[in-house]
Amino acid sequence: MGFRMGIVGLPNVGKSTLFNALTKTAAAQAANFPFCTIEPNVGEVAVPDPRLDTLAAIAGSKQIIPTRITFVDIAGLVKGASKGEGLGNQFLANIRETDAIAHVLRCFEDGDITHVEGRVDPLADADVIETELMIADMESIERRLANLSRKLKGGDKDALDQDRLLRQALAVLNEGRPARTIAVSDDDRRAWDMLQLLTAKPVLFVCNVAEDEAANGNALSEKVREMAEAQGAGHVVISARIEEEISQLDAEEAQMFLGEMGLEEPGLDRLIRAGYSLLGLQTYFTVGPKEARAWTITKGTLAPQAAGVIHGDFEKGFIRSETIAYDDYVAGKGEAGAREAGKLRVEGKTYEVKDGDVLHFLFSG
Ligand SMILES: Nc1ncnc2c1ncn2[C@@H]1O[C@H](COP(=O)(O)OP(=O)(O)OP(=O)(O)O)[C@@H](O)[C@H]1O
Ligand SMILES: [Mg+2]
Repeated sequence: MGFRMGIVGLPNVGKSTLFNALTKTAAAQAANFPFCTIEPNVGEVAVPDPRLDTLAAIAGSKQIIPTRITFVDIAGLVKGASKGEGLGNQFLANIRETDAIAHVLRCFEDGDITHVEGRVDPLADADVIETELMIADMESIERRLANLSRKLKGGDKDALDQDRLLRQALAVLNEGRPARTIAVSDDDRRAWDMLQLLTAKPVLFVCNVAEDEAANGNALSEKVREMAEAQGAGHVVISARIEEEISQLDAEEAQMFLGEMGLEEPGLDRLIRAGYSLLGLQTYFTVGPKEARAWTITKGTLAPQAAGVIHGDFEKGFIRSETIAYDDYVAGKGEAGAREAGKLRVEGKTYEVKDGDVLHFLFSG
């Protein structure tokens, strides 16, 4: 499947700098001028998970393969983007194709770096972007409602559902609130996700602070935290500049540098994990002498569909799954010990996979 997180924000706030740090490349051009990025940059990023290293050490696995999520560095949006201002609304299409949004807010003061609005005010910036996304949603809803009217006359059930959800979203947007503030029922979830509204996507606010504020943030990032918490959105503080520097060091140097900065781990690790949980994702493991590997599933995934992430045939021919919880695997010092302790469970087609499960699938094929 592959989960995609879009990096969104005003021009020149540090999106490409962050992207380069995340992907440990210089693939995206990052420079001090607005609209530096035009074509989106796409890169896969390993999800840091210390449990995977522990499992590999126990099993003596030759290779460690983390699971990955995709980040997309998108062109800066400006006021009027939904009407084609700035680089126009083709970038809204880039955002539509993502599963969640990392919204980068400039929280650093630096007279040398141009701010498109000529002042540093992350809450006002967040408003500019959010407003553009809301206008874009309203326009696409109006268009879709008009197209639906013909199908409605035929009494098409899907069309009726869509019409109802679109009207509900429009009402909320008209009140100035993003569509993600609507509580969607489990029954409506699929149809709702299919609407692909920009403001329905979960948001993680990323406060980009100055290098010496990376550990503790600043007054501006504090304000963003309050705003994010009030609307149930995610929130992380990082310094994209520092992260870019760290990403170019080897492991030992990076550890020393982090220590000097008063950081326990790279801000990117926090950001990636926050994105992962924002997307409602969790991890299961397959462990053997050849490799220890992490796999991504959404919460609530049943064993056959989890197997299908590895290979379609695993899902089709699924028979059962030998299952050991992560803690039991570690306590038993491996599969044999866990089995002896009676911690290896045989689970069938209706088993809901838990975060951290170590699985071995049996299938006919
Ligand atoms: N935390 C920071 N402190 C100081 N300068 C920073 C910080 N983060 C990024 N910058 C600088 O800001 C400038 C713009 O960065 P970048 O190109 O990453 O922005 P962008 O959001 O991708 O812009 P665009 O929308 O134009 O593509 C660069 O010169 C970069 O080094
Ligand atoms: Mg850029």
